[in-house]
Amino acid sequence: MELLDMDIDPVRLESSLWVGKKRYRAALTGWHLNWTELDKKNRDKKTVSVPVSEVIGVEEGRVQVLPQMSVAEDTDREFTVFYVKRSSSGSPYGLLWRLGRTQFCCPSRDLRDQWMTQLRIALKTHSPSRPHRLLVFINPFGGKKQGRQIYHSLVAPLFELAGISSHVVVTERANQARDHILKKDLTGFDGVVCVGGDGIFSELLHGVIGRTQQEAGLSEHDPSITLQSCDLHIGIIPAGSTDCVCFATVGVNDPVTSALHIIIGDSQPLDVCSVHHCSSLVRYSVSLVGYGFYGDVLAESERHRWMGPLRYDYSGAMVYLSNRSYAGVIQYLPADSQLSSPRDNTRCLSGCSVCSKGTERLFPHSPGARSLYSSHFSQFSSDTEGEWVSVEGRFRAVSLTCMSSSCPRSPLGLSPSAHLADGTGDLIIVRDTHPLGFLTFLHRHTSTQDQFDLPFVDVHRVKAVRFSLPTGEEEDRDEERERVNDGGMTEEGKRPSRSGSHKHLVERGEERGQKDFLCGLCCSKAPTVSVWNCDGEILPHTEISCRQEEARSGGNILANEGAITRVNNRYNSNIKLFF
Ligand SMILES: Nc1ncnc2c1ncn2[C@@H]1O[C@H](COP(=O)(O)OP(=O)(O)OP(=O)(O)O)[C@@H](O)[C@H]1O
Ligand SMILES: CCCCCCCCCCCCC/C=C/[C@@H](O)[C@H](CO)NC(C)=O
Ligand SMILES: [Ca+2]
Repeated sequence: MELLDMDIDPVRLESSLWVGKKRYRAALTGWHLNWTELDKKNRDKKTVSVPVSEVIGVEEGRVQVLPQMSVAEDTDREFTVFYVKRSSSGSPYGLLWRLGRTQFCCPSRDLRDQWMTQLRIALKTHSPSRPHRLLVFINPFGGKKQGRQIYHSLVAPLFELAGISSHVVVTERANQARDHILKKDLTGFDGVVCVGGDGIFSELLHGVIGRTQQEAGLSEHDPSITLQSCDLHIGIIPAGSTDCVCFATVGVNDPVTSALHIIIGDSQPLDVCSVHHCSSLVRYSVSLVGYGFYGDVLAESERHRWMGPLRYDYSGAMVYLSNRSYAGVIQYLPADSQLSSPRDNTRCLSGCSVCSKGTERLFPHSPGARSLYSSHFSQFSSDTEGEWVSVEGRFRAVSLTCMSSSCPRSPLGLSPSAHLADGTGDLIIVRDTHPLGFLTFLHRHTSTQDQFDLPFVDVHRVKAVRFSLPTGEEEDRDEERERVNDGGMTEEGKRPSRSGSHKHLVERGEERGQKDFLCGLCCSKAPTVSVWNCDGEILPHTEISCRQEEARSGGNILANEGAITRVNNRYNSNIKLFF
């Protein structure tokens, strides 16, 4: 008989149980499992309450899962409940989650069986959004090259405990995960998970968006269409160098915390920014599209991959010392300043009203609706788009970020008040300034000081951005053409190729490397053009246009798990990022 068909009240069970040598009154109500310690006179002492939605699994006997599964013998009156336990440590933006475990002893085997049955019914009934089957991609070379070990020792046992079956692919080349999602049969999978950093996450993102459009017969390059929403969720087990997407959504970079969020089906949508060159899609971004400092740091860091995560610190220092600025023309389309501002000191958390209002305004019938993206061109068409603003000058850095882009190096992020799913990005313009001023700006990323409160920094909440080189910069345009011919496209000539851009990046890094840095440090001729860093990938074009695609309530394009915060322990639970 199917558990759910049993003729028993699925939501109530109460009995006296033992935990170790202490007696408890345990109660399963529909939504919670509670156990209250009783003193010798049957008076209540301390109560522990676990939402059923946060129960990870129930096993017969006295069971332990981490570091490995083990079952004690002769335990036919016992059962073990595993659940999410919030640790007191983590970061100010998210607590670590750990696997809580309590072993209960019943007066009889029958009662034990009844508890097991009822708990499993409650789990099925109250956790409809949990995944059952996952496709997991491990990048064995991400971060400190610990991806495989992290997955097999910390994550796989939890998935197994939760009854999730997973198919694991250890990648052998860049773009394998993206191509797998684009081309292989994905029937039966509830989601895709990456074990690695922002780069492998980006592969999954491009695969999931691309696959969905392919199946719908839509061209991602066609700017006039509304992109189709994606049914597959994306989960992230952080094992990279920056892990910015994980940190900005969960609040901590911790594989066990992320695995637990994935298991319980937390989800969080994210804004996605599409980057075009002329009328071709170049890439999607969820974090940073950055020119100048962040582009140069990435280009330099690729030459020092062998350093692991430290390559960014080394390259940051080198690029800072090279003291560069670049000429350019930035045009942006401001977002509605009545709704929010990058300097309003808010933090995008659980039930974020800005994200909810944005969703409601853009998608008045959103609950249950299927389309993930707004019709961006209805927003950007001439009658509704508003006024474009143009800024020309020399810039140390031009950064567009859809979310805060917080990470362990910068716990508040590039734009601390940016929203995860409001349909806007923050444009940070750092005009040319003296080296000490720029160092102050960079240093403020690592502290809680306001990095926008500097005379050479402007920040705008935007819906779209265009960047071009100033007119008359013929030399730069030649370089731009060279980049276009050089980089990034596959044989189809359309879809951006990460391996292509990596090749481009490494070649350019080697080619430009010593020459540029020597120039920057000791010669009068510094490079006149930087590169764009798009979520950790170098773009093959200098002149680009970026616009916000918009996540909507009920959509679920990306998925890490939801996130942990001080408010209700979730970020933006009203919208869905990933698990
Ligand atoms: N087997 C592989 N061999 C080489 N490159 C790979 C492989 N699998 C994935 N990649 C590529 O490696 C790049 C970096 O991976 P990843 O993002 O996981 O780590 P990271 O760069 O150390 O971390 P972060 O992006 O957080 O800084 C990505 O662009 C990804 O496409
Ligand atoms: C003189 C030393 C300067 C140190 C500067 C410290 C500032 C740290 C700010 C980090 C922001 C990271 C933004 C995230 C970008 C990601 O999308 C990307 C991919 O992982 N990571 C990087 C490093 O480009
Ligand atoms: Ca946003």
